[in-house]
Amino acid sequence: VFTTKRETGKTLSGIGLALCERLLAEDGEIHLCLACRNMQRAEAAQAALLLSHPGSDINLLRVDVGNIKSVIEAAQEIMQRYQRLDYLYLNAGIMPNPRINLKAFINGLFSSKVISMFATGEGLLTQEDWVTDDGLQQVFMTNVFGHFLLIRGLEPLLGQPGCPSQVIWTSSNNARKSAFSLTDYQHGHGQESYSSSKYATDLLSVALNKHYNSQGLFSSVICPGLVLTNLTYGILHPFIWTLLMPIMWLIRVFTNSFTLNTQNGTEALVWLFKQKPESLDPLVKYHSCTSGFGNNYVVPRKMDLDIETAEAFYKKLLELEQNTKKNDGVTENYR
Ligand SMILES: NC(=O)C1=CN([C@@H]2O[C@H](COP(=O)(O)OP(=O)(O)OC[C@H]3O[C@@H](n4cnc5c(N)ncnc54)[C@H](OP(=O)(O)O)[C@@H]3O)[C@@H](O)[C@H]2O)C=CC1
Ligand SMILES: CC(C)=CCC[C@@H](C)[C@H]1CC[C@H]2C3=C(CC[C@]12C)[C@@]1(C)CCC(=O)[C@@H](C)[C@@H]1CC3
Repeated sequence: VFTTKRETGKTLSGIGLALCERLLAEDGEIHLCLACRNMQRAEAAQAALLLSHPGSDINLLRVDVGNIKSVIEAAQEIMQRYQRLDYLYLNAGIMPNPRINLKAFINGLFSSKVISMFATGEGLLTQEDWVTDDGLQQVFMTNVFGHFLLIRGLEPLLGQPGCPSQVIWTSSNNARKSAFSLTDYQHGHGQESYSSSKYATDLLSVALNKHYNSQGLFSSVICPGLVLTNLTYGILHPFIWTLLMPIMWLIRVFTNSFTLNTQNGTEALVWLFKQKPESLDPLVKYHSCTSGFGNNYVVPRKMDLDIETAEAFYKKLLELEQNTKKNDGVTENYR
């Protein structure tokens, strides 16, 4: 979703749709642009938003962040439509074919790390990944590189004299240093592509701040907490989640990261909308939290990363971007 005086660039349901609802409630004057891969779903989201906020300015744009050509074309289209972007919410994300490691879950239940296990899902999930037509790992392309190419394509609209822009990534508690490796940054050789991609997001945000703050572009990462959406319905059937609800309300007393619904999950995204970007700490992730009584708040937590790794990763992305340009964005294997 993007906004000029507020807009963001991705989802149509889940956290993305709830975010749009809340942004429109915060500021009826914003110009929203929903950048989505499925126009039917996008139109449905637009209609729902117009129903609750009649007369608001909500535009649609087709983009598949899993496809290089589509991202480049979308960036060109945005350049034609807008003079500047105040907010770029990078929310699209996938976790394909997740599997729960039952043994790790049961062991975790009886360990001292049980609370952190529920908060982060660390070590509990594996995913399948595949290679796209562009020759890149799908999860990396969708969760990280597609967004990076979009930012690069939109550079002239992001951060103009006296008017800073915010790039806001939906990262995760599940981002894990040990799942990420600079030598396999696309995670072609492991089974934790989601964890790896979210760690990559955190690194990239840090590097973007280093390179772009001086020209008025500020990047932040948030974690929405555990939210029941299509993404988590891929892990367990919605009916099972409903059965687990009383247990999850109980767990919420011990870990504030079980936000559970999309309204709660967007707390940090909306909070960032209201902050002066210059006042934000680039090394912090902003977490949406919900207390046992159902109150929402935002907690900043330092990220487990170092600036040297962020810089090295950024260089690798620039090289990859160069390769995609050389090869006209398609069919070559760039890894
Ligand atoms: N739910 C959770 O517990 C958590 C979620 N997150 C993150 O929050 C973000 C939103 O996820 P959530 O709302 O939960 O899940 P959803 O599956 O509901 O939303 C994901 C959105 O991303 C869009 N998307 C996926 N692939 C592409 C693509 N190639 N091009 C364009 N759009 C795409 C989907 O579009 P379409 O509608 O067409 O499928 C969908 O709207 C993700 O980045 C996720 O990793 C982080 C932590 C926890
Ligand atoms: C809640 C109970 C009793 C059982 C569910 C067990 C797991 C399926 C569940 C526990 C912690 C969850 C979790 C996520 C997925 C589902 C769990 C592993 C995420 C990894 C989903 C995506 C994210 O980005 C993370 C923030 C979530 C962290 C917690």
